[in-house]
Amino acid sequence: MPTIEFENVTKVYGEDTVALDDVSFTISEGEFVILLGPSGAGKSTMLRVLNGLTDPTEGTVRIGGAEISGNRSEVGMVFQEHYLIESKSAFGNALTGALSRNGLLRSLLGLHSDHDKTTALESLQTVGLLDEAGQRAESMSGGQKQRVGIARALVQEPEILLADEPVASLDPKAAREVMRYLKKAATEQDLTTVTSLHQVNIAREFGDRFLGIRDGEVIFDGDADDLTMEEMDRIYYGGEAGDESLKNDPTGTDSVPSGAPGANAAADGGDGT
Ligand SMILES: Nc1ncnc2c1ncn2[C@@H]1O[C@H](COP(=O)(O)OP(=O)(O)OP(=O)(O)O)[C@@H](O)[C@H]1O
Repeated sequence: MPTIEFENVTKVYGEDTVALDDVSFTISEGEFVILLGPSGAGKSTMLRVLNGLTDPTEGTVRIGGAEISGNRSEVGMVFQEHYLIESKSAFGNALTGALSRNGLLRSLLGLHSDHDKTTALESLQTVGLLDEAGQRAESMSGGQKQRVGIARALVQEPEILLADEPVASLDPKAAREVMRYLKKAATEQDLTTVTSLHQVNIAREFGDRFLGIRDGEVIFDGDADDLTMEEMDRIYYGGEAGDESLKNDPTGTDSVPSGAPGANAAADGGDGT
């Protein structure tokens, strides 16, 4: 479980879309970090840079002290759209995580080692789906599919786990369940984990540390206690919502500015289950 370092990382798309603007931070081994911020803040770009899916325009990203370049097999990724093969079983989908170890041809031919198969079953067990190993993805709920997505990332035997809005399309109860399994997997396997999340009140329950991103800059770095209403206001509204956000807070108790993604979840079904 290596450290992650961003040193003066800037990412510019095209001529002038600055998605990350001179970003520097270090994530310690085994930390569970949640990226918060409004749409377009740069969260996905941060994850893509970390995964080697896109190169920074300037600056350096290091994993375990080594500068990264290209796609990284030690980085497992969970996507919002789980990208499962619907006609395959949970087990078959989990096994595709071994692709980076085995190469495309062996995977296409279904030539999996006993180690791969055992790892796939263990990963399904980690996400509570061992009994559903033979069930086709197409007959699974959205939450179950996302848990298969986590299992697939674990089969890759990563040291770092990334997730881009892994529960964005789920109801609050299913979202919490998926987050519980993501955290369980990270804890059991000592993975350094970075996930973006829109549902702020769910994020607060699971994150060790939060990075607040706005306009490509990290403007907040702290734990759940530091994540006050004022800080949320600053992250999501640039501090301009002021007392209005407090006045309109639908929960009355939850430190989530009204209008922030997921702010209503606590009021309409975020029952803490
Ligand atoms: N491939 C791309 N080409 C051009 N511009 C892009 C590309 N990907 C992202 N951007 C732009 O970079 C900025 C940051 O986008 P990014 O997707 O990283 O934000 P985000 O915080 O993940 O947003 P969301 O929560 O909506 O996914 C935005 O202005 C976006 O339009």
